[in-house]
Amino acid sequence: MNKPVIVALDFADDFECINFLNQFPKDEKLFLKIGLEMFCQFGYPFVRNLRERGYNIFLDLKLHDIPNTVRRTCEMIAKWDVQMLTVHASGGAEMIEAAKAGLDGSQTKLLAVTQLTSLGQNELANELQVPLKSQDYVTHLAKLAFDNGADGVISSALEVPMIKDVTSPDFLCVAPGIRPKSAQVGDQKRVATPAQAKELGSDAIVVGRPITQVSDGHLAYVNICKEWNK
Ligand SMILES: O=C(O)c1cc(=O)[nH]c(=O)n1[C@@H]1O[C@H](COP(=O)(O)O)[C@@H](O)[C@H]1O
Repeated sequence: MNKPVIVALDFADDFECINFLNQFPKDEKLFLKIGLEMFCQFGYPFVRNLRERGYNIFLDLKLHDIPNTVRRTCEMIAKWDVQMLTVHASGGAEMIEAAKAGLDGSQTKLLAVTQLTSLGQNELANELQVPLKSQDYVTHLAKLAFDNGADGVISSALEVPMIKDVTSPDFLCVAPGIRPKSAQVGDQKRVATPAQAKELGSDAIVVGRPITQVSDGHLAYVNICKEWNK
């Protein structure tokens, strides 16, 4: 996998989404993330439509359920020819293994979400009552995902070197919570710029609002790619 800038398509309707995509040249090979907001509205036909237009698809469903349910869901998604799928690492060893088994025979990479980038140390300790330092919690979940067959994890770029240390240099580290210097942080807590994410060894970055909620989304994308590919 070369190192993509993945665009998070968190739009309220498909018209807005297609208008956004039409800003890009036809031959631009975008990697698009379809998350819960759009999947709940438009389901698999939307995924299939974008796949048929030649886009790479990261299906971000963040599955988190008992192993049997996750395996059966993944068996279905395995037929969809998407490039990436997420589960929550906190679903546990057996659930991660079941997800991987469900995807068997497909090209879909299984990524496990560690600690959401919208949660900082304070939320971890006080709301979730996890008695660990955030970076230790993230590396613990990353190791759990690695040991149980995931192809990689989702974490903040800030944790990538520690994750690669406890897993393998080839274990994929995909980083959301990316904010160019001028962008608003919003609800994200553990953020990095595209340049920092690159320097820290991320294999891909996920960017939503700094590209989708600005007047010239294509220009924002091009600038982020420049910073990322420098
Ligand atoms: O799994 C994800 O993609 C994800 C995990 C995480 O820890 N944090 C996170 O922000 N994301 C997703 O990455 C995208 C970030 O969007 P922006 O904050 O708008 O750039 C959203 O679609 C989130 O659902």
